[in-house]
Amino acid sequence: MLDGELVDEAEYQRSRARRLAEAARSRLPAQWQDPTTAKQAALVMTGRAAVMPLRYPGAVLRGTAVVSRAWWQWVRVADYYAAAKSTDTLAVRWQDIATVRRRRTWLSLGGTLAAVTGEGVWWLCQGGVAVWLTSGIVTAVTAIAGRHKDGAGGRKTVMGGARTLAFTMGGDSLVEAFRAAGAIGKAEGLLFVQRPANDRLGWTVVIDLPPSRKASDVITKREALASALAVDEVRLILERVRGDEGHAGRLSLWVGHSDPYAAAPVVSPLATAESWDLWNPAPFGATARGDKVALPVVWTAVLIGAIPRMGKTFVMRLPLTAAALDPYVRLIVADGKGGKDHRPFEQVAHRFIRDARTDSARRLIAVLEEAAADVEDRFSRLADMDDELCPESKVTPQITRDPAHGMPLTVIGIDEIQNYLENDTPLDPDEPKGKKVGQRICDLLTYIAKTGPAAGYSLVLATQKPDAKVIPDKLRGQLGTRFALKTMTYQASETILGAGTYKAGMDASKLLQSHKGVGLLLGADGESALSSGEALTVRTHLLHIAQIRSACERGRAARDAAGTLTGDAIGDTALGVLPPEVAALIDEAAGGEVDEPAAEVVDAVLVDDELPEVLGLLVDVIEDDEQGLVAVADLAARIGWEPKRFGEALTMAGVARPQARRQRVNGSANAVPVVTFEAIRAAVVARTSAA
Ligand SMILES: Nc1ncnc2c1ncn2[C@@H]1O[C@H](COP(=O)(O)OP(=O)(O)OP(=O)(O)O)[C@@H](O)[C@H]1O
Repeated sequence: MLDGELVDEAEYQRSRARRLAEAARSRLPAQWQDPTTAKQAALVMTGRAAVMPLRYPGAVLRGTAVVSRAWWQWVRVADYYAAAKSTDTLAVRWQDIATVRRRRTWLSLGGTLAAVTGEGVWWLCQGGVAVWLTSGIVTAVTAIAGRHKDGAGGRKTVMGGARTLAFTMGGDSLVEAFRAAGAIGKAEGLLFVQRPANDRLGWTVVIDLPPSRKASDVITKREALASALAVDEVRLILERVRGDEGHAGRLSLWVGHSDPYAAAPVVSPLATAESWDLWNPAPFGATARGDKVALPVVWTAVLIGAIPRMGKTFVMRLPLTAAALDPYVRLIVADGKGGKDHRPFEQVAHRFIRDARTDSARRLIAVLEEAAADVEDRFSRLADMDDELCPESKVTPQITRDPAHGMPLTVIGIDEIQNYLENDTPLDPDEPKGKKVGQRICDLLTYIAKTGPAAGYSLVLATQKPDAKVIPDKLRGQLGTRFALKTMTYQASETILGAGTYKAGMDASKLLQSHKGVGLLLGADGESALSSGEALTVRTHLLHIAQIRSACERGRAARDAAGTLTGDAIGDTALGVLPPEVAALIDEAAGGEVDEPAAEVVDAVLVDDELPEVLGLLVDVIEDDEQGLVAVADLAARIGWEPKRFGEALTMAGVARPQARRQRVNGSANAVPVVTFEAIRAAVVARTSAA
């Protein structure tokens, strides 16, 4: 996609001239680049020129003292003398030192005599002009030697008022700021790789630090440097310059003219996008410098954390909307907040859970078990595929987009995940001390986050409580992409972004409360193009619920056309059961003992004293000779039930569903949810024989 603007020849020439002028201006010292600061600099220079006659004699006196001291040290060979003394070799070197001293004394006398003679001859030939000229040159040299140097102790500020950026970006002030921030030593300087350049948004400068100083160390001193440059740290961006153009000591420094995150938010392009291919990272936001940032969703799992009301829900809906716009993506959404924020996704979601009440949390368990079973099933099917179609035991765009394979990219988005994970209702009501609902959800998510990405499963989790008690390390460690909006403390920022991030200069607690939707984005797993060493500060796009709703409508229409609308979105709420071997794998991934009774749990669902109502009714309406597939909706109609309720009841009754849950039957135009007569009979037999 190309971003461009059509301009006529005259406008093109004008913009070219503007660019040339900008380039020429960027070569000037920083304070001369900006008209306001140039005026200020000119005023300062005029002021200095005006007081020069008054300050000149003082400078000459100081200069005379400086020059005399330097001359005396030279004649006395002071450096050589001091070196010999410090190494206790003065006695040995004394003869040499005395010789040099004598020679320099004679040289000085000879030089002075020659100068005085020369001056006398010139005076005789030219008269007073020679004296004036000589004294002018001599006093000018001594005045320069005696001038106050920038950074010398006791020097007063010359800005007269608030420091302007153009002045602080000037070479000397920049060096002073780096020294004051402790980023370089008192005697060290900086090297400009790119002189300070000013554009619409701010100042940019690229510098080389003194040898052996590391750019990454300077980045950790961002706050001190911001203070030294007299700007709020949100306006200061420090980045290493990597690759062929950069090295470990090269630093790019950007200072915004104003708080870059306070500007009006940018509306997400997803608001108007017809569709989106989720294999491409989802449009996410922009950096302070206006560079676009996209969020990779495939091959990774995303954790979003912040204090309340900072924009977590808005942020997590960005990748979910991108997923909704891709007809080949299966979406599973659970809204732990329980409001309307995620309702638009109901139109497209394969599974949708509206709140975090215990019955909903139990359904989430069933949904995640279904997903875990699907992950395992996908791996075994991927292993059987030919090398050309599946070269790496991972899903490919081709595999995920072909409904025949039944392996669409699947995004599981859970908002306010702590409301599920903190549910301490016993999983099994008969075992009050046994595993809790929240723990089971955590185990399942850990398993999916760990093994799911290669099978096309991605997680997007948001929470206002990212601490280790709520999201244990075993789960957090699997979430490779982290986005931290404002947090209260640096510790909270570190829990989201990962250990060591605060020390490396990444701290979401430094974001302002007014910075809604602004956060630090870090790729911790190396799977995406996001850096794991330096977080990007991103101002995320804004996407309102009405725009999400219409995006979901487009997504639903596209799914309808592609025949990929499944699950809850079409009333097929029946969930698959978890094979015992997958249950064991989940326990293994969760780090707990492998629960032996996994198989029994499944059995416990099947074995009941009496035939479930749905099976009892079905027995009466199914003919003996009926075989093979039947549409779930057809069977529901036969017994006069709601398809959604009917689907759930089938699952509860232990009716196994075919691998391809949606198929065309009886010449239907689209694939519809199906079940087999054999599976229903098997469930009836299991129930009656158990009873
Ligand atoms: N990218 C953005 N730019 C500007 N404002 C935003 C952005 N994202 C969110 N906001 C604003 O922030 C407010 C809070 O957003 P949101 O409801 O997503 O917060 P939250 O962190 O999920 O809150 P809670 O913890 O209460 O659920 C919203 O009113 C919204 O207008």
